Amino acid sequence: MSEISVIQGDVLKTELPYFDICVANIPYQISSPLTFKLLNHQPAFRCAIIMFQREFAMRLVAQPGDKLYCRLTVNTQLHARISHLLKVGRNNFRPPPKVDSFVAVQALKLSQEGDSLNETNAKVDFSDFGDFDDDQGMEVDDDEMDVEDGGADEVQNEFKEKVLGVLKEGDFEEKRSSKLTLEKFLDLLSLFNKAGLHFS
Ligand SMILES: C[S@@+](CC[C@H](N)C(=O)[O-])C[C@H]1O[C@@H](n2cnc3c(N)ncnc32)[C@H](O)[C@@H]1O
Repeated sequence: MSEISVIQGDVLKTELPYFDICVANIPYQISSPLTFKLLNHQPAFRCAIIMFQREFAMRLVAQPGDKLYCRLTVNTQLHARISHLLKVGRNNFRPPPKVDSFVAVQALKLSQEGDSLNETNAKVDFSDFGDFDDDQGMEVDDDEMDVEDGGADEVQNEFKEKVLGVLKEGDFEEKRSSKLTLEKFLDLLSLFNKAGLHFS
């Protein structure tokens, strides 16, 4: 005999129990926070089947160099293998919404590749999960690292030198983040960690 527990509440605020499989038809405005919440959930789940707005779903499977390749793509693909199960056109709904949808599968990678991820602190970045449109901005110009008062602060300069040193060491100075593969991101993260720079 199977047992069913029903938990009523805001999925973003509710502490989720262990689960194996997630199947969800979600309001699209929680796509990013829910995805990151699921990917950071411990113990890890096995598989999630979720319907997303088409544009969001395309970002999840984008490849280096694609226009849609972004922070969301990298953070998600570091932890999960993602594929599109089926397209759900707007005309399947009455009244038709303005957007098309995709049902996507996220299968966690951790069992196969957990060791390589554990060597670095490649935790899913929660810092920009609100609106996935914002995830496009991956490139960081040198100027953005300057402090507002003209960059005179010694600590800031020291930090900047350290970051640039890491980029130089790994031959990343001229590389564009929008074209880096996951392996290259992990190499870079590993170099930052070795230099004592950790991200959470
Ligand atoms: C796209 S509808 C899907 C409804 C139903 N599950 C189905 O498949 O027909 C999304 C549902 O999620 C609910 N919802 C919205 N935000 C939520 C949140 N933060 N936590 C839990 N449920 C939420 C909405 O009230 C709505 O019923």
